[in-house]
Amino acid sequence: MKIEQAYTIVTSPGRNFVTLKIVTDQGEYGIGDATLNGREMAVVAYLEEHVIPTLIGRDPQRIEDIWHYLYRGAYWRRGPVTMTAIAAVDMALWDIKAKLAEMPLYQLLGGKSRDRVMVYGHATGRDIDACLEEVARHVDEGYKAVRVQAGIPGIASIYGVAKKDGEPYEPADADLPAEHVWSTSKYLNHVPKLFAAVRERFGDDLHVLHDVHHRLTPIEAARLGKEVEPYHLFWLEDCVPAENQEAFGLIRQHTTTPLAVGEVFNSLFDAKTLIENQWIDYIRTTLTHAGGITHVRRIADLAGLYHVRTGFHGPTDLSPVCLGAAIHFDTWVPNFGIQEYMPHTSATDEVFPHDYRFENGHFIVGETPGHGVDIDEQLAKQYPYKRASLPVNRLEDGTLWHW
Ligand SMILES: O=C(O)C(=O)C[C@H](O)[C@H](O)CO
Ligand SMILES: [Mg+2]
Repeated sequence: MKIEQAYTIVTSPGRNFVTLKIVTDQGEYGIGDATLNGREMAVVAYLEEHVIPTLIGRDPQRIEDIWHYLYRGAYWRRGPVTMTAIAAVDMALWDIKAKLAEMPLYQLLGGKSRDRVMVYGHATGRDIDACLEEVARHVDEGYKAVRVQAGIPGIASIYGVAKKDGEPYEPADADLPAEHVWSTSKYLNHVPKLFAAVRERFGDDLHVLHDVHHRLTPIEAARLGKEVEPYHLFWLEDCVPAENQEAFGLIRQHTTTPLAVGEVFNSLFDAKTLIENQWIDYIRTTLTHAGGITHVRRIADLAGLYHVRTGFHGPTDLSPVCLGAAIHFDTWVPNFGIQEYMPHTSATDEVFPHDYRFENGHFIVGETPGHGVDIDEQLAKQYPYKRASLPVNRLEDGTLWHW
């Protein structure tokens, strides 16, 4: 069997998605998600110019060999563009292999470790009261875990909090980057009040999560972790930027609040020190941005040795192809923690027909051979690519900050 054809499909049913389709000489095909939010066309160029020509004629069943060919062969290792391109190939090849085996992907990985996959939803509001209403809506919809982000008095707009209550937030919401202004002191003073109000209204059973989105220094993160300890967060996410993995050692000394990190990581090496030192509790690196199933499986296996569980990134800027493959991975992986979930628009769901389903705060994996997600290429053509940029953040004195 040989790879006969491979091509990218860029579609924007509400937001941009990049999909790689690989077709064999025997008519079987697989698809992989290649969406790198805000840098979509860089991955398309990488795939079309440097990857696809090398795939033609190869045996699609040699997933491991093709992974190393693309990783080692590039010489220039790692990086989000390279690792997203490799991930798209890898995901498509696992899709093909599972279809050939006439098995849903989770079976090929080793079978079910669980019957269903717990997810967390996103509640945001302009203030604490509006936010609590959104948490209540999620609880009514069956969610067992909710990420909670509220507006902060004195900060005009914050990335991750919807512009209108009740609507999802969109990271890439402008042609060129929007600018926000950030105040760490206002934020630190407010967040404990938010979680006190959440526990007061919803009691102790609901799992609550919070994303700091890289905006603190280690000692500030340590303070926040300590101050929210009474509210028993499921996790505190990305409390500092993680290029300096040792920073987490400092935070860890000060707080028992569980720590999650890794949505911007693209390889095992970004997480190795964090995992081996047990400085984190959840690894968020997802299939699309870190070399696909083949590489993320290695990260999960290392994490499992150190009691670190998975909590894959899953915002709407990853396509249903990534979500579908992630649900198979989550169903199999022994050290599963939780899966992030932001529902896609109905237009996106129509472009990407899938067999996973949401039920009572969990995903139930499908039984279709492969990863269970397809693409309607005709429909995809109706939604052309539109440049969309992620925002930037500045401190009140104008210093460029993490957003
Ligand atoms: O889902 C999350 O936790 C995020 O932080 C979302 C990211 O900001 C988003 O994927 C950026 O494209
Ligand atoms: Mg995040």
